[in-house]
Amino acid sequence: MTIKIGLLGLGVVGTGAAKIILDPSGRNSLVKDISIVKIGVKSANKPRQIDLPPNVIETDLENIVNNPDIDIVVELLGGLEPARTLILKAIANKKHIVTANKAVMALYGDEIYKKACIAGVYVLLEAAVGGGIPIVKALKQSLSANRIESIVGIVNGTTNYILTKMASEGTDFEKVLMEAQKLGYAEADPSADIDGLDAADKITILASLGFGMQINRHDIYYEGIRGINSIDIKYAKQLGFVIKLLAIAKKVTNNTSEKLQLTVHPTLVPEEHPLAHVDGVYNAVLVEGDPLGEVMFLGQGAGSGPTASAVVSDIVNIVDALKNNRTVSSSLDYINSDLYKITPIESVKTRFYVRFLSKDLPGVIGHLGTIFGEYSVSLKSVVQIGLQKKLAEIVIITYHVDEGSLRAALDKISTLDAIDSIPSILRVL
Ligand SMILES: NC(=O)C1=CN([C@@H]2O[C@H](COP(=O)(O)OP(=O)(O)OC[C@H]3O[C@@H](n4cnc5c(N)ncnc54)[C@H](OP(=O)(O)O)[C@@H]3O)[C@@H](O)[C@H]2O)C=CC1
Ligand SMILES: N[C@@H](CC=O)C(=O)O
Ligand code: NA
Repeated sequence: MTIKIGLLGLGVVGTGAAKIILDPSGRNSLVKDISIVKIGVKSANKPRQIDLPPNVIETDLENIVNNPDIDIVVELLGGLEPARTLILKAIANKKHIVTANKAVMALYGDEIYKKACIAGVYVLLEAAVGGGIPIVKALKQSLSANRIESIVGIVNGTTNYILTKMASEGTDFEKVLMEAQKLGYAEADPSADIDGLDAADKITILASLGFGMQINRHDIYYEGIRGINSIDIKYAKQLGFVIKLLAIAKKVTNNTSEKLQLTVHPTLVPEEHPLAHVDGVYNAVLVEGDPLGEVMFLGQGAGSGPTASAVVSDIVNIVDALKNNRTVSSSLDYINSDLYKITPIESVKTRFYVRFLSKDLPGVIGHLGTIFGEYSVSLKSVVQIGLQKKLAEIVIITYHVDEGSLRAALDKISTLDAIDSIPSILRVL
């Protein structure tokens, strides 16, 4: 029995998936039972990096989701539309879905999942988070006995590649971004990577799985890496840290209630922390569960082969279910829709790194200390670290403090005559 699939998209990931399916030797025996019936693309005449069976290319994607021969629709287009509409049409036509599209799943996952339940079809999305890392299945199944306490990850390959190259080779931001685009890591609009939206989509999905509730994508606080420069990378290193874009979902106890922190931002990670050494296109997700403790998942988070590995394994899972009368555990069956409230960013407690440019006047550090004291911000270290155009560079690291208190103290500090500017405010893990 052959299971027929329609691919929507033959770009970086679609090509990788087609290559695996068309070369089944040595893989799971179910791969040879997958037949690619149609592939939907935008430009029919674009040169492709793969030899395809005749007549599979199709530019009217509706023909694929409405094709009665197709059992599984594999959505690898990217973007919100037409991806969402095509997925919903395919579901209405009782086709199973495999997708790598975190943007659609973070925003419309609940709608898609509910429609899929009604239609009795599967929606699998392993490739949507961490590329080839099997983290979706792990959170859904292998860790299911645990109470998840936190999920902290480097989940965007493009920004990790950029930050790694900036730190190790001093390469210019724009130049490394172009490299990441050439390597197929970046989104069609790379601002989704750079500005933290892609990581926000991914932590929405991971938090939904880990905490068993539907997370609203709009509840994620996110910042990207545009503001990171070589000066902060250098000072972070001097102070024993590496800068990484972290996506964090964790339980926090505020007074008596337990809430969730959901944030994405560049973070100073202590050099001895396991996430500090996850470099280049590698992603890692550190999960803490009770009673398991910490477990870390590491692998290539973007790129054709690694992402296609996750796509095809989802297809194989469905093929197995269809051929052998088994069921697949669907990814998005939330258990408790309103279990936790989300902590607003002002109430999130973390450590901070702040860099000030100040006139080289006596007593500046004393003034900083007094104002921080007024707002209950305790300082772990204060260093006058360098000079820039006759301005002294002062870097402080705080102990854990509410973001709101830190911001209020900085507002007051910025009114001091001695303070020229506050170029960097970064969180510290
Ligand atoms: N690249 C990566 O490393 C990873 C990507 N993903 C996700 O996988 C998905 C695909 O990404 P990727 O392969 O990189 O994207 P690409 O831009 O490389 O490929 C997109 C494909 O979709 C086709 N396409 C796009 N829009 C339309 C449309 N409106 N009508 C018809 N065809 C269309 C394009 O056609 P044509 O070829 O004719 O232009 C192309 O074949 C995205 O959701 C992305 O977020 C997930 C993990 C990693
Ligand atoms: N653009 C994404 C692709 C994989 O999800 C990334 O860089 O991680
Ligand atoms: Na994955």
